[in-house]
Amino acid sequence: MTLTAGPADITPDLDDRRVTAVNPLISPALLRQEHPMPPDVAKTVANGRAATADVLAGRDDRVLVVVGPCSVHDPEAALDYARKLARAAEAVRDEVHVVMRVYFEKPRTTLGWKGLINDPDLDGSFAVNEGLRTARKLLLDIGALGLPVGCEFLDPILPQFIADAVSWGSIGARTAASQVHRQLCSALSMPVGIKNSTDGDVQVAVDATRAAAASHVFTGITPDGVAALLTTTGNDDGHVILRGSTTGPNHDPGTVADTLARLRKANLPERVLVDCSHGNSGKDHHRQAEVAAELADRIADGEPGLVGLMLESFLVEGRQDLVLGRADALTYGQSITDSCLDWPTTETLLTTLTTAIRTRRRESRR
Ligand SMILES: O=C[C@H](O)[C@H](O)COP(=O)(O)O
Ligand SMILES: C=C(OP(=O)(O)O)C(=O)O
Repeated sequence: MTLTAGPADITPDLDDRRVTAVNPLISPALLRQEHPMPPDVAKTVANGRAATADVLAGRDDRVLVVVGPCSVHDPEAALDYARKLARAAEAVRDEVHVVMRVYFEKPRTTLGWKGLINDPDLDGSFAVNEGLRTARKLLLDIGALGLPVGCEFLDPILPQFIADAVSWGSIGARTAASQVHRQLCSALSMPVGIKNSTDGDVQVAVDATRAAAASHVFTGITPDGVAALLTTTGNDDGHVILRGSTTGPNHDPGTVADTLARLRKANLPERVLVDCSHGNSGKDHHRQAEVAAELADRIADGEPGLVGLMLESFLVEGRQDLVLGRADALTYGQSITDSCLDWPTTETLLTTLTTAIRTRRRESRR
């Protein structure tokens, strides 16, 4: 496509010079009509949000664990995983508040598959309306198991389609500095964790948490999909997630203490979640388990402000490469983005965390 203006006597065509197709998007209201929120799932979502906020605020002395696949590419495998996790969550419920990581949007460093909503058929056909339907149905199916879910919010239009089914949200390392995402956070109905940047800047997450706690006026969409001006209250359940960086981990006690000091200075609640994956594991799932075990020890010792952790886990350990259009060649239950812990290791880590909380309770009574 040429971008030159053309001959001087012809009025240049200025609009949409780089847009090659415009297709209809279903509205959030239509999707919610097709997949309405059942009352029992609404209770799971609301209880999940309240329990998450309570753990973050220290009103509930359990540990928050956000655990699940790096990304959902196969709803059947995700539901299979959810059934196992729901049983495990019930078994550890007195010590661990489990939220299933159900990530549909993947922020890429450069290029790559952008998640189930963007390309549900894993073939570059970008059937977004189908992706939204599949995503919402899966969230409701998981909610029906009594399991609260967590999602990363990347596209600022998409929360209207699914956010009512979500108990915990995240803003990723690549968007923590974005005003658009901070404003979005200020509107979200659930607690939201915000990550340090990929180069390790923690202050950006502290600044984002502060910005998200404030009221904003910004553009969004209504349930009918019409552009609107939204006025928000601000999200006071925001928190920082330490995820390590391209140069190494940042889950050490020194960085946690430094982050708490930054939060104190910003007049924000002193609490952090640690992501055991990404820069904290060097994307090695074996290392993830080591980080989680180390954190369990520190939680047992009563380290202040350490309210929870994130794990990337699926049915089968590791990861595999997706060849677009060859979803049939994929191993069932294995990640196509970052490498994940397998289910048995995940279950063991949840048990380790129950022991940590029991120890902390015992020690605090002495
Ligand atoms: O969590 C997933 C990835 O770390 C994130 O989406 C970036 O992935 P990429 O660097 O492979 O693009
Ligand atoms: C993209 C993710 O993490 P981060 O933003 O920390 O890279 C993720 O958790 O899927």
